[in-house]
Amino acid sequence: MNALAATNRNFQLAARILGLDSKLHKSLLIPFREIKVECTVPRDDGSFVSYIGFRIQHDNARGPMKGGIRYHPEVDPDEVNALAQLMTWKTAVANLPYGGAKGGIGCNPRELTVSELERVTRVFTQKIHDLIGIHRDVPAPDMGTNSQTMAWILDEYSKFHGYSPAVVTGKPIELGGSLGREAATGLGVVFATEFLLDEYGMSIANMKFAIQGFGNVGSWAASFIHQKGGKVVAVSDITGAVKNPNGIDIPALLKHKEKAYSLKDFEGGDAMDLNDVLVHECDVLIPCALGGVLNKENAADVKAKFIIEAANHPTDPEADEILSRKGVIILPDIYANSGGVTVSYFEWVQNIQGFMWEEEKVNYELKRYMKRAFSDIKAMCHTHNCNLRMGAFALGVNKVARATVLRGWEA
Ligand SMILES: NC(=O)C1=CN([C@@H]2O[C@H](COP(=O)(O)OP(=O)(O)OC[C@H]3O[C@@H](n4cnc5c(N)ncnc54)[C@H](O)[C@@H]3O)[C@@H](O)[C@H]2O)C=CC1
Ligand SMILES: O=C(O)CCC(=O)C(=O)O
Repeated sequence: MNALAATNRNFQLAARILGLDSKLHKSLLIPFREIKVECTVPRDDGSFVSYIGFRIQHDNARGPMKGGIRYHPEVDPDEVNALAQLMTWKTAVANLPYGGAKGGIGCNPRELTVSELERVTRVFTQKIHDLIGIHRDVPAPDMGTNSQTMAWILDEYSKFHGYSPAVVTGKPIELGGSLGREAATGLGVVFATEFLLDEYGMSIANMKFAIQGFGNVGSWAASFIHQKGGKVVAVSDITGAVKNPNGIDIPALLKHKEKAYSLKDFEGGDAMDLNDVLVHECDVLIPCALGGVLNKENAADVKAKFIIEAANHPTDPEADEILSRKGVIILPDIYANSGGVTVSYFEWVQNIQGFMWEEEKVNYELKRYMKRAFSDIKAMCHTHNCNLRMGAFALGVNKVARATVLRGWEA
């Protein structure tokens, strides 16, 4: 199922649980603004290339819109729309004073040089600079982008509006980035996993994990799991996958990736097929790459008892039903990966205050926010007798609906 249809479906189920009236329901679904721009840039060899860039601003009832910018060949408007909507519910679940947005450029960053990536980013920023802003819409990294991308956006935006570090988060520390932001999504995933396992009298130590994706989120999640005594028995990235029933040496894998820029040819385990990671024998599966990877083709073969959705919308609704019939417990994306946007919020607050927090404070506050959101979701599940995904959606949608009504925006 397409990402937008899947996200709309989850929203509609939550709206029904909450008994939202149909006008409010419709107004919450329609994005505030959809931006589509052409980014034409010279390549290093002098030829020109054009990409389409999107920024979908979904909702701003609870505050400035917030969400990452993705560089990936499969970026399309429906997917960005779905991701923007997910940001609206995610910021509400985490109780951050933000709405939701997401952006993307349909390019393959692996095929572009650093100077080409810089030019694409600067042209994209020139085209959207008057529609983003500290109290309007604050971008951050997502797949295929990083702190350097944010530094270019900050610099280009500042040419038009004066030096404005709070216009993006996930920046380099030297430009006002927050300590702890780079690791935050992975650390948040691990806090969320601990809270969930604790409900079942279990802990990370000695449990077996399979992780799809070894970029920002996957590599930090794997490192924290390893530190806490969990066994990562399978891991993949776009270049390859590796398995080891005794647990992969994650620090060694990180060193290998630093040199080889990929997981391929790592000697601390056996190579395996990329997609087999999702159905590998393990207790906990953590997808940390693309959306829609768990679908009706592979859901029945999943061996994990728990799925922690570190990626955005990794499970499509058909897989959700199959997995739920198998008794698999799914911790949904809009909660499980909210550590990133939570520390982005801390970064924005620090920039506005002109004051820098210690990393210890960042991580302490992150854990506190994640704990509170987990309790709020469980309370929703209890009230509405629903699963964790519906508990999280109902929590997020309800907060945004309340803000919409209070602001007098009901149609
Ligand atoms: N970076 C952040 O702070 C946040 C990211 N997310 C979500 O987490 C997911 C990953 O994001 P990042 O780690 O930032 O991206 P990234 O670009 O740093 O890493 C993505 C990883 O996925 C791998 N990958 C891509 N296709 C694959 C495939 N078919 N099989 C196996 N591996 C594959 C890549 O090789 C890479 O290792 C995305 O869904 C993103 O939306 C969610 C919240 C915050
Ligand atoms: O850090 C942020 O502002 C947004 C992160 C993001 O794009 C996400 O949570 O999916």
